Amino acid sequence: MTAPVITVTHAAVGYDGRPVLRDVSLAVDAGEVVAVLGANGSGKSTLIRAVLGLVPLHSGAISLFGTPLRRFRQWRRVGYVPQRLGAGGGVPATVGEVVASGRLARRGVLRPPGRADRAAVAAALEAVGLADRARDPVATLSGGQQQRTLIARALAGEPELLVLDEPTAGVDAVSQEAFAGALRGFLGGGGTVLLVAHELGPLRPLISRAVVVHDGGIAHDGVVPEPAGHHAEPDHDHVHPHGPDEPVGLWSS
Ligand SMILES: Nc1ncnc2c1ncn2[C@@H]1O[C@H](COP(=O)(O)OP(=O)(O)OP(=O)(O)O)[C@@H](O)[C@H]1O
Repeated sequence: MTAPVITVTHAAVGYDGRPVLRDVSLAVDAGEVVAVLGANGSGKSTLIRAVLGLVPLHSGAISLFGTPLRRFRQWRRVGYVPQRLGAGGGVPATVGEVVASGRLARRGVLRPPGRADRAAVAAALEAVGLADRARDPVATLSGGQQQRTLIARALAGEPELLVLDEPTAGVDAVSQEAFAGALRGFLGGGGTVLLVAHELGPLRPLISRAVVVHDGGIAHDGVVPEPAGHHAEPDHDHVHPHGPDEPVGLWSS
């Protein structure tokens, strides 16, 4: 049997000796799209940063593709889109250049881009609907388009696992739809996704499983909770259903 893409076993993670996650276990199989949900500050970003080895574990273990994180070297298999960092950032790079930088782990800095690199960059731009913006400076794009640029950069590396931290937060509806389309294409190619989200929006039909982080642990691991009542209104900020069976406070922020 193939090992899960991600295995987290009794992980405890925190900062400066202060625990954020106390005992988290989670396995994500190939082809799954797992949404990490929870209140603000519950540790959603901390969980995905731990999965990427960006925050050390206090205890427990994490493996990627069956290899313990401390021995894992195949980072080309993983694409990461961090929480909004403003791809513009004053850097006068074009959209095409930023997306092409997603190939660096694959081709190495010293080798010039080849046909496969150019094709992957073009496909990634196409996937997020920015093919016609490749020559434009990133700083001239809207926030949603900048976010799509970062997603295209991750896709250009042709990863098997995409890890995304709030990819659609504050992103306009057109960009959310474009992102959902890109994700659909990625999944069609056999990809696996772990993403943090507040608002599932157009991503909802793509999510196969939801994991709710609460009080240092995982309070729910299973079906994606439905937004209820007025919370389902499009102008409502957060998804936090209060069904009778739902533990109170999971969604509030
Ligand atoms: N680099 C850091 N150093 C110290 N504390 C941190 C650091 N990053 C996050 N924290 C703290 O860890 C806790 C969990 O933060 P985290 O960003 O993982 O939560 P989150 O669920 O992703 O929140 P949000 O929904 O607001 O993005 C918070 O109390 C936060 O202040």
